[in-house]
Amino acid sequence: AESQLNVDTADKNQLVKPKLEFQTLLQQAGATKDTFTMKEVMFYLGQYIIQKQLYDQKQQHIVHCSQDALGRVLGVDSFSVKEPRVLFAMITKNLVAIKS
Ligand SMILES: COc1nc(N(C)C)ncc1-n1nc2c(c1C(C)C)[C@H](c1ccc(C#N)cc1)N(c1cc(Cl)c[nH]c1=O)C2=O
Repeated sequence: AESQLNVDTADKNQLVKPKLEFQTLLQQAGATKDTFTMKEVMFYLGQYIIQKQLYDQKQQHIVHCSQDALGRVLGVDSFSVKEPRVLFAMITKNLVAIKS
């Protein structure tokens, strides 16, 4: 069964299924499947951010996403890549844990 609440980001083997809009975003970054490890989710999101140059030219740890689907999906206008807990909290809201 699928359960949203316990997406354990620390569990390397945990497979997650992105919700629809998030899945579309990962596909734009090159993803070709619909279940991922957290490491893969972060990789594709990272590619998305770099490809669309959503980072601040001056303070490159800041991502501006208010004018982008990423902002709608994460629910913020901008965030710092240096705040892992904040980042994972936003991302896991868009994922469903797959019970293996
Ligand atoms: C603006 O960011 C950067 N800008 C530059 N320039 C030269 C301009 N170089 C590297 C980064 N960069 N640093 C980190 C990451 C990146 C790229 C891949 C976005 C990744 C990362 C951050 C956020 C999401 C989301 N949504 C996904 C992956 N990341 C990670 C952060 C965490 Cl918490 C877990 N895993 C990660 O890879 C970092 O620390």
